[in-house]
Amino acid sequence: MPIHTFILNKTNSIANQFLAELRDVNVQQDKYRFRKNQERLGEILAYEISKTLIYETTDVQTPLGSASVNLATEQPVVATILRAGLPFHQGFINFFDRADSAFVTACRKVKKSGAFTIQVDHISNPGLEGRTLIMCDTMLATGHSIVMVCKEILAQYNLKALHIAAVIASTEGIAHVRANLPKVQLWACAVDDEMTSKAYIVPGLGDAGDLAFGEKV
Ligand SMILES: O=P(O)(O)OC[C@H]1O[C@H](OP(=O)(O)OP(=O)(O)O)[C@H](O)[C@@H]1O
Ligand SMILES: O=c1cc[nH]c(=O)[nH]1
Repeated sequence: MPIHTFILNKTNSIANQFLAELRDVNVQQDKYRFRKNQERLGEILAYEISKTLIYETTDVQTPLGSASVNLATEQPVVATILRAGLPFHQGFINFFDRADSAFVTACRKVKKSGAFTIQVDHISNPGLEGRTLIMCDTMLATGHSIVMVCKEILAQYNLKALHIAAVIASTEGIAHVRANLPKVQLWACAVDDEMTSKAYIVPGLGDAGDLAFGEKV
């Protein structure tokens, strides 16, 4: 398929409500709803991405006869970066329910000046050679975390296809991904234009990891 950037909220749908609740400073205090809304958006993007897979026709026996159905020939591997991406990842594997998963531990190392570097500590993954990988993470802010992780993976494996999915992406983050990973397929629920000096997306939703799992010390 041609390289593209899919933005979910360009089309009005019930997903707008899930996004609005994630952003709403009052509603997002409900941790369960905050995680659940990310999960629901993960399910919706999984559905959209599933349209890009390869399908073949097979017969399914019903109690009354034989039905011809088109089924995907593969399940992608679904990866995320701990910890904020976990609820979004759950949505993907709810729909890709036979998929393998990969997990990455990475964090921002903030200097006194406020500048930060990304430290990728560990990538725990199944074999990825020749497979389709969906890297999903709630926030694509500068894009540095996801680009660094994808480059490490691409140095080791020839993937069939690489998808990056985010709940909220910044315009700058998308540009960084495009500049460094030209063949990637990008999927976001919404795109925001601004970032703070500490690289938080504006208006964004705040700190996704803290809202889902509690304030990090
Ligand atoms: O695009 P970038 O500028 O690299 O930032 C994106 C990263 O920030 C968020 O994690 P966060 O740093 O909040 O950590 P946490 O998941 O441990 O809370 C998010 O889940 C990404 O991993
Ligand atoms: O806006 C942002 C950027 C990075 N991490 C977050 O949790 N939020």
